Amino acid sequence: MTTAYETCKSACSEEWDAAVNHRFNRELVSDTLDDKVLRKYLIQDWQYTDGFYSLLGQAVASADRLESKIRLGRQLGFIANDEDSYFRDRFRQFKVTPAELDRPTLTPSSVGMARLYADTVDTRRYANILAVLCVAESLYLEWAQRLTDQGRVLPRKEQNLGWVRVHREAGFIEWVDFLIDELNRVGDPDDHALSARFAKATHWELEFLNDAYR
Ligand SMILES: Cc1ncc(C[n+]2csc(CCO)c2C)c(N)n1
Repeated sequence: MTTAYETCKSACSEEWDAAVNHRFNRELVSDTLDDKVLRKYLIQDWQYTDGFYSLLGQAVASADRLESKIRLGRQLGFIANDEDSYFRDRFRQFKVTPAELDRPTLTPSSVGMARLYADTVDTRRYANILAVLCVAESLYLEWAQRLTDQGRVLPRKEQNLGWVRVHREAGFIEWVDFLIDELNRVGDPDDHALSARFAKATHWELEFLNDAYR
């Protein structure tokens, strides 16, 4: 049987592949990414992280069973530690001022993504939340695995290597597996609104990468 995750992904495969193989990811892995582009990306990504925490919090609230809530809650604690230190280190390295971090002008994709996340939280529906979480996380695992040839070709610069590490360590792989299993457990492969939400999240992911160069 075709799973909800497979149905969702094949419905938006063009934009999905464009995001995975995006110039930003390729340049990051080959250490040719302009730090100015990474700096701009991370300032916007910090704003994005705000909505991501809300989405994950709503996932805890909406999940249909305790063991899922515990796994989701563990991830909240994890990103508040590990992810946070990557961002703090970069903001120090790139001399990002508190004023730049506090309410920067949002790019169109940041606005689009924030609206999608807020709307998804408002549905209070676990399957909807999982569709959006799956895009955010499995798309990142996919580029980090594919573009590094499963970790055989890694960048050297700490700012690039650190970002790859976050997205292909063992804990992250297990987390993405969990999200996909959950989506397949509670999501209906014939739910067109679900695959439309998944496609919208993929669209904004692609635009998010494009906006770092604009
Ligand atoms: C636009 C955008 N999409 C996905 C990710 C991957 N990701 C989503 S949430 C999270 C943990 C909290 O930062 C990570 C690593 C990202 N960083 N930025």
